[in-house]
Amino acid sequence: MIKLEKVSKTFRTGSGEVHAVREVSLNIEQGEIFGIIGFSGAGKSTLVRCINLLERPTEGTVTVDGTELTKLDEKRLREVRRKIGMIFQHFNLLRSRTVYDNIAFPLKKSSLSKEEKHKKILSLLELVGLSDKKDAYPSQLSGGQKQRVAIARALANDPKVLLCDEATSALDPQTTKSILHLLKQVNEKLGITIVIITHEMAVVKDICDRVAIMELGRVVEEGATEDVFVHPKEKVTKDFISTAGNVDKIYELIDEGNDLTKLQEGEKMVMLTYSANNAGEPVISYLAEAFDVKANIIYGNIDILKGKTIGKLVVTLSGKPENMEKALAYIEERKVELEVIKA
Ligand SMILES: Nc1ncnc2c1ncn2[C@@H]1O[C@H](COP(=O)(O)OP(=O)(O)OP(=O)(O)O)[C@@H](O)[C@H]1O
Repeated sequence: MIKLEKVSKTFRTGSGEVHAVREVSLNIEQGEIFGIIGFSGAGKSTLVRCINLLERPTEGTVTVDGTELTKLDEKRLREVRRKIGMIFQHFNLLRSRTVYDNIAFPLKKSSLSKEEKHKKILSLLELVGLSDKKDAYPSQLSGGQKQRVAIARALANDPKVLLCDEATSALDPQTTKSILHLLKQVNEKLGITIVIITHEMAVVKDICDRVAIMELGRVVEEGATEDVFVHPKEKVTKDFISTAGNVDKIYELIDEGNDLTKLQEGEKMVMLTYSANNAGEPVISYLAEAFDVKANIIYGNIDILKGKTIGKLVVTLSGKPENMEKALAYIEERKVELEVIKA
């Protein structure tokens, strides 16, 4: 649905060139929710604005739904852009217009009759749960409600793609959840392909099918959310994952010589990562039963990733050396990721 080939964007500023996006190639499939995550300044906003050519790439091609946008003149581009909705961190609503009129705004050039437009606006209001706010002004709405209006407005022209530029960054966690839930509904009910850019791992974990991680203008890692989460390759990806849980703190505690991390002779401290297909298996209790190896849980974290559980546990294992070996082999056999972090 969206194909970026070697897209680069360089800004020329008074103090020199800024390479905001460097040779990014991505294929985003029809109907998926694709996340682009990175720290501030990584180039996410610039990249997402290259998808609808709000920023024209310096190099590379952008193809959306079979049309190469980078080839089009401005007039044709404006037409095609109507099929690409966009929402922003600060909502960008027209302050002097009511909710109804904000949603009506992009329909100005539509070929629908007055009656059809009216029906369309009412159904969009219903979809985003704001039927009772149609005559309110943006200043009378909460942040979450404003973003709902922005979503309804972005959907007015029946787009095939919805681009979300830090759409939940100005919202509290509870409201973020409700907006993500609405985006998921939009994706499932209307079959719209969604691209979400964010610096929040929680957003990716909740709804993205696939994710790309950006650093210094480049995509450094990409894959199914679950794979990237369970087997991160790049440091920046690991940093993001550790912002989403507290398990990686164990390395700091070991460095500090914290009492929690002191081991007796023969003990091992291990980090276990359970992925969706084996999460919840009673691996730990089986160790005691089958191998007489005791597992003392130091701490852990369970994540829900698109409805599937991913668990991380830091445990110390104690038992006879030969039994320990068998226990470790058993853990690996169960496809639980195992890392001995101190022995
Ligand atoms: N119009 C512009 N002119 C000059 N430099 C720009 C422009 N827009 C972005 N940049 C620069 O490009 C780089 C990438 O910015 P971008 O906003 O795309 O990153 P980001 O990952 O979205 O970060 P944030 O989350 O902070 O917005 C930054 O160094 C930024 O200063």
